[in-house]
Amino acid sequence: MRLFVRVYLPPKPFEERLSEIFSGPDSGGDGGLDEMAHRLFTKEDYVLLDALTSRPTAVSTGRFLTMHKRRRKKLATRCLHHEYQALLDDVHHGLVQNILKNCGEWAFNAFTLENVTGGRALPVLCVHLFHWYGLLEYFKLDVVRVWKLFTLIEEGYHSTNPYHNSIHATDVTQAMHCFLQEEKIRQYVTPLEIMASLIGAVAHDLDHPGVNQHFLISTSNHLAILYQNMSVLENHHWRSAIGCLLESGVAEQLQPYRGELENQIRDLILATDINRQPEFLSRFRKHLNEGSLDLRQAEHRHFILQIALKCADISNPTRPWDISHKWSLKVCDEFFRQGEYERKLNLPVTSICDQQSTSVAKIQVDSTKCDQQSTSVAKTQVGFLKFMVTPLFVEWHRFLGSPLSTHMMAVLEENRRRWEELEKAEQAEETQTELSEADAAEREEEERQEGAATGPVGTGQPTERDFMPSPPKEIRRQSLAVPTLESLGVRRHSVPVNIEQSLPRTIYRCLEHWQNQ
Ligand SMILES: Nc1ncnc2c1ncn2[C@@H]1O[C@@H]2COP(=O)(O)O[C@H]2[C@H]1O
Ligand SMILES: [Zn+2]
Repeated sequence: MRLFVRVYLPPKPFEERLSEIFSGPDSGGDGGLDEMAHRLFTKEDYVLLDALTSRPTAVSTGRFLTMHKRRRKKLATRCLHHEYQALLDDVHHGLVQNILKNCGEWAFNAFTLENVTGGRALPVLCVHLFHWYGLLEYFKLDVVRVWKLFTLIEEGYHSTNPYHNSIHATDVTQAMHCFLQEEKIRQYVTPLEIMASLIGAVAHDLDHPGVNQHFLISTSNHLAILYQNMSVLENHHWRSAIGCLLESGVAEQLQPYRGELENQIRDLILATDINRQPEFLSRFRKHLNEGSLDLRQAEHRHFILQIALKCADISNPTRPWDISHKWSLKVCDEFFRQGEYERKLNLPVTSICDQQSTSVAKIQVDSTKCDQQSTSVAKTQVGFLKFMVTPLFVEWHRFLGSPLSTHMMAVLEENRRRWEELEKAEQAEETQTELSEADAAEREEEERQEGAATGPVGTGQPTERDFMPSPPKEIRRQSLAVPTLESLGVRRHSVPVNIEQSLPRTIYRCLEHWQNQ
């Protein structure tokens, strides 16, 4: 069933509303209503529609289903909105042109492009690439519609997400562009595959709510119901992408290619479900071991483009340190926000999202298992780089064997070394803090005993201080056996909080796959 939530549906029982919808002037009376409704909707549709309409939804949610209020970006170029051509000319001033000239470089910085374009990096880069690849001429596309397509996609990203926003989409698209330029790929890809790769890359996280699939499932979100808990977000992303293609009018211009294009976009975006990485990785390894990849075959090109998009999606640790470091902070910021939502909802806090967790030991860099308790940015990075990025990029390098892949591997190694150093420094600092705290506690105890032996001060009665909670020990290690509220079985931050107002309606899950590897 295709579902567009465009209308305001009042919070009446679903069956009643359905009757109203079908008993309009053209419904042909109410005799066949039930029959008609049952022909139109399956049992699952009923469940979904009921979930969707069981609460008052004050406003139309437009083409996106997360119903998350997005703060509109303050765009320097918004005033030119009516004149697309003027907008294109206007933002392409010297600085932008210079950056675009280097958009095939691995050191490309999406944040810089975002700044110099006044927040329009996504459409600016994509329209530029469509020109650059000759896609506008080849498919006889109207540039105004293409601009509209990328503006719709840009607006579909939540600017309030620290990580899953339109800058991430721009970054991944630029990485995909670099991969499309690799000799092994460039000589075989068709214009349709290039177009699908660029649209797939730029829309791969469209309408991402800033929380993971696990959260969506835990909160019985309507998207989880709709997609039966499987690749919930990715299914939503590709369908939203198709919506933008239709709404912009680009789909209409691509009529003869539409089926093929949409299939490719779907498969590319679905491949970015990081839970499916083991499946893709073993297929990729098998091909490489057997030397069976032949990019003259469409099916093999398709597979390699899926792998390319997967690599592009998690390529931030292979970027120069300044850029890479920034992405790491942003992604962890988003994880930690989810942790806060979970805490407020009284849900178990996903370990990687728990900024306040009292982790037991640091990540074992050499072990095969990620530490479930790791929560600091440095720790998640060491784990992520080691267990997710490296295995995929090792194979990607094996396939490409190019100066770019060699460079990416070197940068990845260097970034990993830096995170490991940071992690060690963090560990040393924590140990130092704990020792100081232990010293202070010891001194306090000595003073108390001295006071009890020598002076009249103590009355034997409890004082106000005795009831004051001890200051939070945010990053205390259990390895020093200091009891915490959690180790005593008292869960912190478990006050029931009504966070309906502050929570995005749709949500999801953090990287359990790689934690559990
Ligand atoms: N630097 C990073 N550190 C930890 N997790 C990351 C990092 N970069 C990407 N990820 C995760 O990898 C996921 C890849 O798919 P998504 O972009 O949907 O969401 C991404 C994040 O959850
Ligand atoms: Zn992504």
